This record gives sequence, C-alpha cells and structure tokens, in this order.
Amino acid sequence: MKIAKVIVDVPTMQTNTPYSYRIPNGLETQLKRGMRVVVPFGNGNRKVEGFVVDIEETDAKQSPQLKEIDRTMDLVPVLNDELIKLSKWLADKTYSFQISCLLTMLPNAMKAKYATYVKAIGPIDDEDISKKFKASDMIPFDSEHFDGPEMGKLAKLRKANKIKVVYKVQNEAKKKQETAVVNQINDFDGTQKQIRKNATAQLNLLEVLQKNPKQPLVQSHLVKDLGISNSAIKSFEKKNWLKKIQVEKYRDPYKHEIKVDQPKKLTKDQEDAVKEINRSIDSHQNDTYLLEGVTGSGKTEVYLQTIQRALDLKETALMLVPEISLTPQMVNRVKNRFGNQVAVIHSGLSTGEKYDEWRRINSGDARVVVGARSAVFAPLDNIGIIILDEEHDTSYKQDDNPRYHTRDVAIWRGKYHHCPVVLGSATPSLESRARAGKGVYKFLRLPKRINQKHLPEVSIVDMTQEEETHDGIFSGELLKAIDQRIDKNEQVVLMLNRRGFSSFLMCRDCGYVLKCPNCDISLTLHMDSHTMKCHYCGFEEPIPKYCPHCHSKNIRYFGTGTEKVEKQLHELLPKARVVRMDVDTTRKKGSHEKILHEFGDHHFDILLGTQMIAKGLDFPNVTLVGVLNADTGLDLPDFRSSERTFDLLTQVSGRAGRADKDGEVIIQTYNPENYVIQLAKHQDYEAFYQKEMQLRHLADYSPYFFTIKVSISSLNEKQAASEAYDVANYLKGSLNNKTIILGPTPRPIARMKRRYYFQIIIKYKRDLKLNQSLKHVLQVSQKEVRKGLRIGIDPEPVSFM
Ligand SMILES: Nc1ncnc2c1ncn2[C@@H]1O[C@H](COP(=O)(O)OP(=O)(O)OP(=O)(O)O)[C@@H](O)[C@H]1O
Ligand SMILES: [Zn+2]
Ligand SMILES: [Zn+2]
Repeated sequence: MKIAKVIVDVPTMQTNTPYSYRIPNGLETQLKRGMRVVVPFGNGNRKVEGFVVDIEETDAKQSPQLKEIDRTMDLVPVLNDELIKLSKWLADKTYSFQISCLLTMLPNAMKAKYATYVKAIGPIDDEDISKKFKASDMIPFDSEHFDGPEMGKLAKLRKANKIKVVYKVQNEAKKKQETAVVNQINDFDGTQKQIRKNATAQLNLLEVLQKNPKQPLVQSHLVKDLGISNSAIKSFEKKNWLKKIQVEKYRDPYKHEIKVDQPKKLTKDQEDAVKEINRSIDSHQNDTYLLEGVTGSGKTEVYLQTIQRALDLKETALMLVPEISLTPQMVNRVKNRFGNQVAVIHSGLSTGEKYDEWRRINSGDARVVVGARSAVFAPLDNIGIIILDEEHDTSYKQDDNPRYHTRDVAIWRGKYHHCPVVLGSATPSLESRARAGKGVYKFLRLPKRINQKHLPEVSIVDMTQEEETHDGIFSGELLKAIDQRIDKNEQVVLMLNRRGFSSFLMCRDCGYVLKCPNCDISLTLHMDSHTMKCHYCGFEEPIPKYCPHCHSKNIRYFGTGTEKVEKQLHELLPKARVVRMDVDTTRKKGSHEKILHEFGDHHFDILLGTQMIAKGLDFPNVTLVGVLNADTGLDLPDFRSSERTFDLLTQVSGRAGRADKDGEVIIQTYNPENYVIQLAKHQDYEAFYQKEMQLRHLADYSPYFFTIKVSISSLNEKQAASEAYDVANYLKGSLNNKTIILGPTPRPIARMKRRYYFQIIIKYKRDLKLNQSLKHVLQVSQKEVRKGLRIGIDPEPVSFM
C-alpha cells in the first residue's frame, strides 16, 4: 500500500512533522511529491491543506487506521525535491515550522485564498469529464465538482495537454493584444547598402533587427524605449523588410523584450574575477566568492558575464538584489543583455504579475531570475550560478517567520546545485569579509573604478560650526557647490538620511538628541499638540526650551522630511529643478521608474531622496553628492549602527563621478571626529573593517560570536517577565559555560502594540547543545503559548529594537 507523508497547514510544535495518509484509489499513480492536498485532520476531521513531502510503500497491516487524502489541489507538483529538502533545513535553522517555510516558497496567487480552476484547452475524450465542461470551459477544482477517480482522470488529461490548472487571482488582467514587428531580412549587409548613410532612424532600426532576427519586437517599445521612429518602421514594412503581427500582451512590468546590449571588454581586474568564477561554473565547484569592488568598479559586468557562461552551458542563473536597489536601471541592464529569458520578482509586482513570473520560471521559460529576498526560492532547475549583489544589505534578512537570511539560503542552494555563489559589495558585511579573510570564502577584489577613474573627493562639513541659516539643513559650502554644478549643467544627488527617525529635536551645540526615557529611541516632534512623543511607548512631554545636556538654547527641530528640504531648495536656489524620491513620491506603480528616467534625461538638476537613492544608481552626469545629515543612524541601540552608517555613506558617495567628469561629495555632520565619518570620508572600507573588528572583538560581538535573540511577549507583563526568567534560567543551566547569556531585559522598545516584550541575547562560538535547548524551550512553553504568550527565536538578528 502506498502512503503519503504530509506536512499539514497547522502551525504548532506538535504538528511540525509529516503525518501519514492513505492514498485513495485513482490517485495512486497521479499523486506526486510536492503537490498540495486537502486532508482530514484532528479529532473532528476538519479539512486542512498540506504538502506531500514523501510517498512511501508500507505494509497495509502496519497502518490500518490511516486516514485518507481527501483530494489534491494540484495536478503537477508546485515544489520540487530541492525546495522540499530546503524547507526542512530552513525550518530547523530558523526554529520555525516547516509549513511556514513551504508556504514562503510559493507565490501568493497560489495560496489558499485564491480559487483553483481547471480549464479545458483541447478536445476531451472522457465522457464524464467532457460533460462537465459543456456549460463552461472553467470549473472549480474541488471535491464538489470532481470525485476521487475523476481527479485521476484530470491528471491524465493534463498530461495530454487537454486541460490546465488556473489560479484565479482577483486582479487578473484581461489578456490584450498589441502590434509587434518581425524581421524579414536575410542579407543585412546588402540591405544596409540600400539605406542612405544619413538616415539614422532607419539604420538604428536595422541594427535592432539584426540583433533580434527572429524575435517579434513590440512596436510601442521600439518607439518609446529605443527612440525608433514610426516612419522608419513604415518604410521598412513597405519594402518587406519586416512584417507586422499581433501578439498577446504580457504583464511584463518592465516591458523590455529587446536585447540591445553586448558584453563589454573587461578590465584586467574584472577579467581575473570572471575567469575564476567561470572556472567554478565549468567544473561544477561549489565555491563561495566574496567580490569586494569599490563603487563603480564594474561588479555588474562581472555578474552578467558569469551568468552568460552558465547560460552557455544550458544552466540557469539566480541573481538577488536588495529590494531598494531593484531599480529599473538594474533590471534593464540584465534584461538588455538577456532579453526574454529574464524573470523579475519583487514586491512592486501585482499578485498576478508575480504568479506569471513564477510560472515562467517553473516551466523553464525564464532562465535568469532577478529578484529581491523571496526570489531566493525561485523554482529554477539546474542552477549554474547564484549572485547576491550588495550582500551586506539588511533587507536580505527576513524579520518574520521564517527568519531566514537570503545569503544562507543562497549558499545552501549553491551546495545543492554544485555551483558557485558570488557575494558582491563595495562594503561587505563584517561577517563575510572575515570569512574571506579566513579562506572560507574565496576573495576577489576590484579595487579600482572603471577607466582609471578615481573615487570622488569627499569633504566633511561640521554643522556645529555653521551659522544658523537655512534652518540647519544646508551649509553654505553645500549650497555653493550645488549652485556651481547647475551652472556647469551637471547633476546633483542629495540624500536625507532618515534611518530610524522621523522628526526629532537636536541640540545644535552639542549634538544631543532628545530620547524617550523608556525606549531609548528618539522622540518625535508633534506640532499639532506641541509635544514630543514616543512612537513606541506613547511617552509624551512638552517641547524643551533648553538642551538637557548642555543647557544651550540652541535646540531645534531637525530631521526634516524631504518635502521640507525640497521647499527650502526652491527658496534658496529658485533656478534648480528638483525631483524628490521617497516613499511618498514612489507609492504609485511605475513612479520610481519614471523619476529615474526623467532624471537620467536631465529634466531635473537635483535628485533629492532618502536612503532609496544610495544604491545602484549609475548616472554619468552626476558630479556632486550631498549628504544632508550623516549622523542620524549612529546613535541607534544596535552594535551594527556604525557599520550601517559607513555602508550608507560609502554607497551614496559612490554615485558621484562615475563617468568622464570628476565627482565630489559633501557630507554634513554634527560628529565630524567620529571614526565612522572620518573613514567614510576616505571611503576606506578595509580600514573601517580593521577598526570595527577590534571594537567587535572587545565587546564579543559578531563575527567573533554568533548571536541569537529570544523574544518573549505577552499582553500580560507578568506572564512575559516570569516566562522570560524561566527561559533564561533554563538556558544558563543547559548551555556551555563559554556561551554568554544576556538578559532577560525589557526590549529597547519594550512595549509595542500593547504587548510587553522581553529579550534574551545569546552569544556563542560553538555550542552543541544550543539547537536542542532552544527546541526544548519551544516545547515546554506550549502551555503558556496557549494562554497568549509568544516566543520568537531569531538567529543573527539584524535589529535589537
Ligand atoms: N569593462 C568595462 N568597460 C567599460 N565600461 C564598463 C566596464 N564595466 C563596467 N562598465 C561601466 O562602468 C559603470 C560602473 O559599473 P557598475 O555599475 O557595474 O559598477 P558597480 O561596481 O556595480 O557599482 P556600484 O557598486 O556603485 O553599484 C557602468 O556604467 C558600466 O556600464
Ligand atoms: Zn517610548
Ligand atoms: Zn546641548
């Protein structure tokens, strides 16, 4: 007898293991590992969903009491063996439930709230089934409409391509048609001779056709994105050099189907890196590389050429980038090189678009995947290379269950596929840099910018010395520099660092920031009530008149929003054309792309934005970068706040002077002597690394120690506190004596949304009992969990707030 092992969608400790179910007649040959099923569960036999993670042969006598699978939700597996295996590892590694991991891997469109249908797409020879399709070609795929044996027939019909499964998404767009052109030219050289030398529009069109001789090219993209004239297309059509066809409009958010970019000739450093990585690809070696390259050193070209190598070997490629730098610029660079083979996954896509992309990957149509964090689970087969760009970025860590780090998952998949993993950054995480130093990762460096360009000159402006003008936003020096750049017809990027803050009060004499006495977080100014409020605990006090630290009267509103800065700019430099990029101006779909496009076309002189603009942008005409407030991230209660500030300043500085013209950076700060600011001035990552490693060593922090955060919360403060003490005591008794256990303490933000939080920080080097002990904690706290306690285990937390 065959049984299925099913992970059910009941996320508790007790159910975090596969349950056995009998496979009903008719499904025996159809049911596959990786399909979703509906099964009866518990005493009441309520129906729950689950994933088949294994199918086994057993002796019927041994398991007479087994319940039977109700039905399948899929006709083909939605997860392959690799991903099922990965989910088990991930659950273990992140102390979460395997079901959460399995669900994390699927696009939302396939999650329960969306209806599943079967759709007839060919003649159906089975009488029973074909009768059902008489009324409609789409029928809900459930037990009301199909019984067990019929489900088996459906699977056969799907194999024969007579039906398909459709997940109906609420906002699914109707399919539309659009006009495309297809090349008809065989002899390109001969054709070129027939075109006048000064007919550039026609020559451009010819070039695009030559690069894409077989592919339909959507006319509107040719015109809008490549500047090819409609009249050129018309005259080509008349001469039968191309023909027009109608194609199905695809929900491609970037609408870029045309390859226009050729590989660049590599510099010596790039070539060394590419050779080394390609060697691993060719020999299927699972090496992890750290590619440390200064800003503008051409890391992207290294990625593109190694991806090409994997494709040449008929393998696929996975490229991960932080959400924030998943800009149209980056996406277009990959799409321009690899065309339609690229699938893009990020949070800006609609559910339907994400599902489309997922399906293209699952079916093997898309062979290069570019995406943010969750794309690390893309169902690619046969991966030849995995790239993690800006590997230090904190958005790679998921805050919620399962609390995985994208880098760990990428490395796991690299091992599975025997392929190299490339971690790239101008400012690698200390952890990765340390591993490269020890030889765990192979170290590749691009120490110079492309074309012998040097890094931009950085100067620091001490804002405590500035006269009280311009609301403390602009120093005289920065204003003058902006003015000069505009006169020279060059462009400026201005960053307002808003990390961790909205609007706060700061003393202009000593730099003191007014903080909440309970939460260790800065208070936010509320003009309506004329008070300072804590956004987390609700603490409130009147706006002070004197600095509590140095008693200066010079205490003022700071950390203004980009909107206010924009207004200031208009007053101070009326001629400047400013475009603002922040959460407000990019909320609408496509607006991000539009702003960057218009800035690139020099419709604006100044791009003003938050951290959003620090990464990945490549505008040749930008020669000045200004950082309005370098300090705001430095004070956060987090041992990584220096590292983050250094990264941010280095990344944003790197936006200046990337092409022919020299770049300049001006950083305004209230802490000009701080080592982070000083080292950022020299853009000296290696010096920063050495210095910061010393500090981490002294304080027993990562990468010298691993960290785990255990957080315990409840609406009832007493319950949370007493459980936290119990857990800490248990851990102190069970873990080895070199492991450091801090706490329990109320979390820096102790109370959030009415729950009281306590946290325990575990710092360890090697502790064989750790995993077991933490699982034990999860087990024994079950009773309290039923009474409303929550307990979370976060390995390598990126936030301690
Ligand atoms: N071999 C090359 N020859 C000519 N130009 C190149 C070459 N490699 C890269 N470039 C160009 O140099 C510029 C900088 O490269 P790229 O954006 O890849 O750098 P990066 O290291 O990714 O930078 P950042 O970390 O700042 O984003 C780009 O405009 C790119 O097209
Ligand atoms: Zn507070
Ligand atoms: Zn002061």
